[in-house]
Amino acid sequence: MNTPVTENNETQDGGALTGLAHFVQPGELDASHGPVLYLDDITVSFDGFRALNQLSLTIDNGELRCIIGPNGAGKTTMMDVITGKTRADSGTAFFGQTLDLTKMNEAKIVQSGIGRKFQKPTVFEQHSVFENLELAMQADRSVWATLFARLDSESRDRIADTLKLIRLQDSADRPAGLLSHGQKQWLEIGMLLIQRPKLLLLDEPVAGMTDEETDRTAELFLSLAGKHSLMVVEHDMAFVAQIAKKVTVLHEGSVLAEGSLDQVQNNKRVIEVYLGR
Ligand SMILES: Nc1ncnc2c1ncn2[C@@H]1O[C@H](COP(=O)(O)OP(=O)(O)OP(=O)(O)O)[C@@H](O)[C@H]1O
Repeated sequence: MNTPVTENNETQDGGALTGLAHFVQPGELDASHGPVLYLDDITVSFDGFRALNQLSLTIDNGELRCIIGPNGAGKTTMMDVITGKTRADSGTAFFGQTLDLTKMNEAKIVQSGIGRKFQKPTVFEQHSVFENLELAMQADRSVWATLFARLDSESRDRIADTLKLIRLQDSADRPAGLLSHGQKQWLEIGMLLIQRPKLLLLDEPVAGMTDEETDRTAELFLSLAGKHSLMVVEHDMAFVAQIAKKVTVLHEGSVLAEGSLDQVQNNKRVIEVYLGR
């Protein structure tokens, strides 16, 4: 009898794989058990100043985690370490059980399934929304080759599904430069999603959005959780309240508090260094 295998290569009864086992290939993510992201004792210094100071943090598979903290707490530096932009002086960083992020370059980290969205949207303004998604899907090909290659039906379906998810199906043929700020942010998120990342890092995704756009973004993130793991850095506490399950507060390069939004909002140290100001 073949044991049913889930998307994560787990047997449905949680037991060891038998029958048609899928073995994790070198360079492939294995988040079948344990956290999807594991940071332990990470320190990063800039000219003697510790931007990250023995930071330890884990994200579970499919989790939506909010990261908050005052300016200079180390949020961006942490994402730079995860994506290979900055090297840690010491500490451990694993993506799944097998991928040592400290030994991978930025391109390899993207390929392995970590997508990052910076604060400012960076879409191709002259190209249509559809073409932007097409370019993102085939990021390893040249722009020329991508736009003149014929898309297979599976790729077209993937673009259509993504357009629906980011609610831009009616704007597929519009130049991206004509979209509102919020729509550009969604398009960029779509450009990440189409590459099927396992972990998404999102830096202040609702900055500059209208209230309605912010609400829609909250809905989008809640719908992505479970299928993807999300790390959302955000100062907008109303938005955090809409999406938060577990919140991590960073301060001076370390985790100051972690728990439900309610727990961290009532934490004396958190009020002192961040929320009360
Ligand atoms: N390349 C660098 N060289 C020197 N210092 C740096 C560098 N990058 C970051 N820092 C310092 O490290 C500290 C942490 O910065 P980081 O940008 O990670 O904080 P942050 O939590 O993202 O802040 P914000 O909320 O303002 O974006 C800050 O004091 C910052 O000045």
